[in-house]
Amino acid sequence: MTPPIVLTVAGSDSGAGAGVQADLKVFAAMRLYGTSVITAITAQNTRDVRAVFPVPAQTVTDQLTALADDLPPLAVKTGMLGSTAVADAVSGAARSGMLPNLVVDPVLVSTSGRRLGVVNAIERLLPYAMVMTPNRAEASAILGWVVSTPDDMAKAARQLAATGSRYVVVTGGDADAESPAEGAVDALWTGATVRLLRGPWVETRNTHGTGCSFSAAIAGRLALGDAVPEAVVFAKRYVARALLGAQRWELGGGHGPLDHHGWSGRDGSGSE
Ligand SMILES: Nc1ncnc2c1ncn2[C@@H]1O[C@H](COP(=O)(O)OP(=O)(O)O)[C@@H](O)[C@H]1O
Ligand SMILES: Cc1ncc(COP(=O)(O)O)c(N)n1
Repeated sequence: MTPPIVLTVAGSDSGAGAGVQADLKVFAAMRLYGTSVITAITAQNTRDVRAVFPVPAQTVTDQLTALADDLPPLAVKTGMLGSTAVADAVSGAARSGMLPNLVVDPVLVSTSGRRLGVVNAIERLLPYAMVMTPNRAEASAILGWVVSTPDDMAKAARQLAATGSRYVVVTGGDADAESPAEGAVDALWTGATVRLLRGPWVETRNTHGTGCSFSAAIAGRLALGDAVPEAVVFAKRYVARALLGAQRWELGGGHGPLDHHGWSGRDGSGSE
């Protein structure tokens, strides 16, 4: 059977825990054919982002049109865009219908604290989004108020629909140190109502690439024909399993990557 095509438009992470490399691992784990448009090259490991080399906007357009002409995707996710010029190139492609089932992960700052994007660049793309997946910090930056509790996340998800994105998921990962009492909560705006999605919290340092993997898995399920709410529920379970699998991995000295391929065989049922 020919695998469905799903595209990631994102930055390269040399440490391969986040960005394009993480997305392609998610697609492969889902038995999808992943393609990639690289928007920036980062010199990065589990500890920090040391340098960012932006790709010229025209080179981003060239990659997008090369794929549209020969390997058109059924769904697309965007991650790090870097500059407003690159965001304009990507929104131009979206406007001309080259980016169906678009999942926008509004990457602004890495887990390690480096700025990777700007709000006004991401805003240009949101009118074309089927779903956007900000974490609390990204939702706060876009809305201009601090999003913290599950109630805040629900309110933020509803407000962010005004950007033009049809669905919104505000994610509640990357909480500081202790496991939050309410578990891992995400708020999904469905166009009519907000649903709070709850899952078990995985206590681990290895959280590099959770947001990238979540948005990639949503795009993957959209390529397979899921509706957005089903795709989001799948992606949340996938990331929880990948976190659990890599819970005790020792890759690098900072925030390590996830178990994208289920190598650890840990599925959350308690057996290994
Ligand atoms: N420690 C954790 N345990 C369980 N789920 C988590 C954990 N950290 C993140 N998640 C989940 O991973 C997904 C991505 O969220 P998040 O980590 O907030 O993204 P980002 O990397 O953009 O900050 C969400 O479904 C969130 O609930
Ligand atoms: C190229 C690239 N894209 C995205 C992220 C964000 O991922 P995280 O929030 O896990 O650091 C990153 N660190 N690098």
